[in-house]
Amino acid sequence: MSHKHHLELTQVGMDFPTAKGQFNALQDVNLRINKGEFISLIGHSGCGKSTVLNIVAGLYQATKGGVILDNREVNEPGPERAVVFQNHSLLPWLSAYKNVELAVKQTPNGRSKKEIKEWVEHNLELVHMSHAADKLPAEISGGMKQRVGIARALAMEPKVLLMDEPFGALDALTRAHLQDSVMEIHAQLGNTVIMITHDVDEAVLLSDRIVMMTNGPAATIGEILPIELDRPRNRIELADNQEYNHYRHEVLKFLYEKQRKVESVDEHRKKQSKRKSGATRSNVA
Ligand SMILES: Nc1ncnc2c1ncn2[C@@H]1O[C@H](COP(=O)(O)OP(=O)(O)OP(=O)(O)O)[C@@H](O)[C@H]1O
Repeated sequence: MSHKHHLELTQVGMDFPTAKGQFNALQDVNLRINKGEFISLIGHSGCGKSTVLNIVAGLYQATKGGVILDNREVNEPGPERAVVFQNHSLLPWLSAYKNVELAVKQTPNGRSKKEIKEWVEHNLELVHMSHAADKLPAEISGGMKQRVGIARALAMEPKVLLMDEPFGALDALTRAHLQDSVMEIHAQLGNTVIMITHDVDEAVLLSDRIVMMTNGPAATIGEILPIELDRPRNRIELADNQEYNHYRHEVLKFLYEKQRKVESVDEHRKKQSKRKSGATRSNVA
């Protein structure tokens, strides 16, 4: 038994059954994450980021290898791994307060009624949502709903917070505010976080390490970039910071130079097959 790593993905592989046979989405994904680390997963669309996250969440079972959290194998969802999706999944008939309260009540915690109330209020405060605690999801903005979703996940006191493009659907300003809140909360609570993002700046600003994935099929980890910028991080100050821009450049290089080649081969194939089917169609016509 080793206590060295908090969260370990070992030789994770994933095959999906499809109409055309097995589709090998992931192959040999190896990652060791320390407690309190903030990890971003970045890669082109369809490379397998959500699949990795779903396997860690226990929503998918890897077809090869596996995940170990604090020396226990992950093979089903559990309250120690909370997930925040892009499209906030609040229950529409419950207020912001009640949505968070429900999650707290579903998590074994031995709190009294009074303690539950205080805990729910505390978590709404963390995401600056106390003022709208009694509002229904339909009465608040997308960014506010996302805040409640994060409060709900945090209130479960997960060891690991899993976020699948949590700010993807938000406008730039709301997104910046929420990123700042998440950084503050992470500094305060020290949870382990795995976040999927398509946004290079977001990845550099928030992460301790950026895990860059190769294109699928058989996607895997291409490179891991440690981000050694001091915390707290300030987006305005970092805009002129050389180190920050270097990291940004490294990620862009990976995505648009190193991984582009594979894409253009794919694109080439697609074009070829389109041309062929086009020719067939015109022949038929
Ligand atoms: N249930 C499934 N059945 C068959 N194929 C699947 C299934 N889920 C995902 N895939 C395939 O596995 C690959 C990885 O999908 P995944 O959703 O993990 O990618 P992603 O990197 O999260 O994409 P995006 O950035 O667009 O959200 C894709 O080719 C996808 O079509």
